[in-house]
Amino acid sequence: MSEKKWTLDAGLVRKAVKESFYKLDPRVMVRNPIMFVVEVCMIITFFLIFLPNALGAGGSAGFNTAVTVILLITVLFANFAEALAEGRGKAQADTLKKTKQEIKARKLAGGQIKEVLSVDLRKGDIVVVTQGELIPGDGEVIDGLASVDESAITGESAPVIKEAGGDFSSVTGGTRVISDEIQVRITSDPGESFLDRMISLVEGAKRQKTPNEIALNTVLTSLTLIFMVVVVTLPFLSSYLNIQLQVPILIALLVCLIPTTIGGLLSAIGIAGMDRVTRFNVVAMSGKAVEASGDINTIILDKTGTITFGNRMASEIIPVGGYSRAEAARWAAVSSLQDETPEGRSVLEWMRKEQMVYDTALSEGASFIEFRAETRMSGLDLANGQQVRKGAVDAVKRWVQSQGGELPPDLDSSSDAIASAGGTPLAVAVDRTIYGVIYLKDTVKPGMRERFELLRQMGIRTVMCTGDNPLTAATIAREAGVDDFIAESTPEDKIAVIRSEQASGKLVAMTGDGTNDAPALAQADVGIAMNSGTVAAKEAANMVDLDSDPSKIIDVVAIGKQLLMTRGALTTFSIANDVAKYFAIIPAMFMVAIPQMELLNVMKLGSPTSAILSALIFNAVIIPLLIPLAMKGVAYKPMSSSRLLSRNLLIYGLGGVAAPFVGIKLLDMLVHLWV
Ligand SMILES: Nc1ncnc2c1ncn2[C@@H]1O[C@H](COP(=O)(O)OP(=O)(O)OP(=O)(O)O)[C@@H](O)[C@H]1O
Ligand SMILES: [K+]
Ligand SMILES: [Mg+2]
Repeated sequence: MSEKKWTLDAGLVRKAVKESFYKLDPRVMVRNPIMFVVEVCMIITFFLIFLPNALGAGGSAGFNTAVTVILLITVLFANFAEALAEGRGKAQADTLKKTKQEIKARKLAGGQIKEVLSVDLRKGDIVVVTQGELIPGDGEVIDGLASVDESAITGESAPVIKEAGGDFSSVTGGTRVISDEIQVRITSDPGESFLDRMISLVEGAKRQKTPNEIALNTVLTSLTLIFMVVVVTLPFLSSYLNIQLQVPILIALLVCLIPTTIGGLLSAIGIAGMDRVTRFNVVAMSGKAVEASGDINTIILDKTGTITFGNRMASEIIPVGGYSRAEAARWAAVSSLQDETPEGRSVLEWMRKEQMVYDTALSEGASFIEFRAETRMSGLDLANGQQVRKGAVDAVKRWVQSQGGELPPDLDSSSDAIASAGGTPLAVAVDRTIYGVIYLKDTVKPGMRERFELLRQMGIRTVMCTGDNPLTAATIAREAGVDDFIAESTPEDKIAVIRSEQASGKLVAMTGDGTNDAPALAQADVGIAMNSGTVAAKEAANMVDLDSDPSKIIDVVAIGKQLLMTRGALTTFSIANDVAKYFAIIPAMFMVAIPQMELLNVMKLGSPTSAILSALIFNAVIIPLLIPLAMKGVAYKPMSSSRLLSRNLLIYGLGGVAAPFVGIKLLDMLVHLWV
């Protein structure tokens, strides 16, 4: 899976610069308490330029001007970081908006076709879409089969087949039918379509702070309050010592002490995380989901279509109980006459390929027993009273026995042979008799083993959940290298697995595409639905993968981890940084009154004024210097969380302490030339 690259173009930067000034509006600033404090400080020092002694002894007009300008730049830098992160989402939204246009739709009502506009379509309406036409809204194919060009949404130019029934029935408004004709039942009201949601998401219009972000913000704001109290009480303490502290110097001290670096970059980090997911062609419904994916302990995957290619096709029919191959095949075909699933259709295709005969007339007057994940069977109840079924071997066995039927002695050996080759056996029965076994073939996707190995290194457990029998499941699990598997699972079982993992304090992710996956996708902390999947699956999930690549969950987990790590690393760096600035400012503050403080001037800075200004300048420029890191994320290597944590504390903690010593010293050498 490759990530779409982005480049910083001049237009984007220009817009972000403009935005940085708009964001100076205090009503906007107040949403970021740390930078708001800096802005208020700037306003105070600005007035002190003209009324230097308004708040007790003040600095010179020149010093006050310098502080005001540096504080303004500090706020602008923080605004720029946020605007830049937002700007990229907005550019993407503009591209998507071009896809969203008024489309003429042919609505089917009372057997008549009526031409309407796409905006007038409501949930439940049925439309007909023919070759060359755009699909007017999100929906589900209820009749027919067509190839659809989804490149407007997915960027992928290869057309995809959409068909009624099964897991490939959902279509997205704005995509184009390029062959055949389908009937689509519209599943969303105007303004609530997938595209609408995607646009508002990437625009960040409804961006909500995630719980982690809110928690961190609370900590940082409390820290800011504490430093404010300290700085405000400082003049009272120092007046006992007969030392006059100037207000602009106290302000400089405050701004250096509060965590402005992380305060300025925090929202950019969050936006960039969402954006990174989008560039992997995954639409995340919330930032919370992206964050949660960074803490995932267990991933639940289904077998068919996720670990294997999923085109389970009939490849042979093996008779049992002494019946002939033709007889077994005949009943296999009858059981599939109305089965619209890919598995069902593949049986009839196999019959045609093998030039076997079967009687389609049998379906007349018969009632259709649709495949359901709960029963794991499908078939027909014929007009003459005969009941024909095919399905998972254990399910069919139980069904036959419940009617008093006998099991053929060679059934198990035949189905086990298929299962141990990784195939899916489907038993075929009529009333009390089992006639044979259908061999559905499927193959493991290449590279799965390596991907699961990577997950193991991250400390993540993988569990394959399949409706298939234990032997098939074991074969595929071994071949793919998953940690554990659960066979013969119903949709309820999948939810149960997720709940039990969650009950032991684990965060669970799962991918799925079927309607039967929907409840589990909703229960999981991170549910990724395939864009090719059903509407139900997409609605239950909190992410949709536009490429329909279930193994992409691995990339999403890595992005989530990177987001959490980046935030942690920059918080560490920011706080460590402030410790170092303390050493530059405190000695400078007292040096004028107490010359002995010179001893504490460990950095040998030029003069008190140049020391304070250098610390302030460093405090400002560190924000843009760290923008690339905030946007790209810190480098991520698969290893356990505890090792990552100690490694990052070392790099960003020590780095954070050391950087200002070097930076402030260099700045001081420059600044001291003027002051
Ligand atoms: N059309 C069908 N008719 C009868 N039985 C079917 C049909 N399709 C699948 N089955 C049987 O039902 C079982 C469950 O199928 P389902 O597609 O629900 O699996 P699942 O739970 O999604 O798991 P996975 O996708 O990993 O195989 C299959 O293993 C197969 O034995
Ligand atoms: K600071
Ligand atoms: Mg499935």
